[in-house]
Amino acid sequence: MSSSFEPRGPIDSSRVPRYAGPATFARLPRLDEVGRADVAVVGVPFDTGVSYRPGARFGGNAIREASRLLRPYNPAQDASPFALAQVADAGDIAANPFNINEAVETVEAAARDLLATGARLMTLGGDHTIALPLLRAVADRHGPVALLHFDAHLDTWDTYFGAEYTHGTPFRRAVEEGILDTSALSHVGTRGPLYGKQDLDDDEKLGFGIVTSADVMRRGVDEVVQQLRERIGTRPLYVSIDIDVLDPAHAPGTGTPEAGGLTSRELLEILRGLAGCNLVSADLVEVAPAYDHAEITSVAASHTAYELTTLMARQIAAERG
Ligand SMILES: N=C(N)NCCCC(=O)O
Ligand SMILES: [Zn+2]
Ligand SMILES: [Zn+2]
Repeated sequence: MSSSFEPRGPIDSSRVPRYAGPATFARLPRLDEVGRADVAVVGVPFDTGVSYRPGARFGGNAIREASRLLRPYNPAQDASPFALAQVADAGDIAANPFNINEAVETVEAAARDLLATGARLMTLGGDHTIALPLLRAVADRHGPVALLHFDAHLDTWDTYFGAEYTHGTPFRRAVEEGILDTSALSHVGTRGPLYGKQDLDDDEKLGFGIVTSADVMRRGVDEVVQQLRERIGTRPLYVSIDIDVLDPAHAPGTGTPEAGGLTSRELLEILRGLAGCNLVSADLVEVAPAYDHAEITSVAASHTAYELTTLMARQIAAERG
C-alpha cells in the first residue's frame, strides 16, 4: 500500500460518544466531506414495490442508527476496512414514492453516477425492487455479473397486479434484460410457501441454483461456502441481501417474514467465506423498523453491511497492491 493513502475513518467513539451527532453508516464521513470514495454507502428510502407490510423506506436510516456501535477493526476478517479503503456515506437517493417506474430510473441514474467515480456501492434499502436498477447500473460498468441472492423468497416472480417492477420480481427482470451472468446465479436461504411448484421450475429455467435455509442447516456453512465459491469463480460478483433471509427471531423488522430462516451467525459466516471474490457492489434491503424490537433487525443489518464493506475494502486494498 502506498504510504500517502490515508482514508478518513469514522468519528473516534472514545472521544465523541457514539450516540452523539447525526448518524452516518458506522460514523463514517459523508461523501461530500471526502470528495470521493472507494466504497459508497448509499440509502434508497423507497418501498412502493412491496406486496405486504410497508415500511422499508425507513430501513436505511435505522441501519445507520444501529451502526453507531460498529468498531473499526473486524477480527473475523482480520481487517480494518475503513483504513484499507475510503468508505463514505453518500446519503440517500431521492426516489419518487408515487411512481415506481420513475423511481427505478432515478435509482439507476444515481447508481451509475456513483459507479462512474470508481466507487463500489453498498446500498441500504428500501424494498427489493431497487435491486433491478442497481444491477442495471453495475452491469453497465462490469458486464453481466454473478449474483448471490440471500432471501427467504425467490423474487423471480413475473408480475403482481400487472406490475413488472415490484419487490417480488427484480431478478426475473434482470435475467430477461441480460444483465446477469446466468452461469453463476444462486439463491441462499430460500424457504416458505410458494404459489405453486411452477415457481421453482421457472426459477431453474432462469438459471438459478438454490441453497435452501434447511440446506444451510444440514450441510453446514463451510460446505455451502465452497459450493457458492465454485459457482462464482473469478466473475464480478453482486451480492443482494434481503434481511428476511434471517429467521424472524433474528430479523422481525421486515415486510414479508417467513419462519425457519438463517441465524445471523450463519449469514455473517457465509459472507466472511467470500473473501477474495471480486465483489463489485452489494445491497441490503427490506429492513422495516416499525416491526422491529430493540433494534434486533437493524443491528443484524448493520453487521451484515459491515462484513460486506470489509470484503470490498480488502478487495480494493489487494487490487491497489
Ligand atoms: N422480496 C421480498 N421481501 N418479498 C417478496 C415476496 C413477494 C410475495 O408477496 O409473494
Ligand atoms: Zn424476501
Ligand atoms: Zn427479496
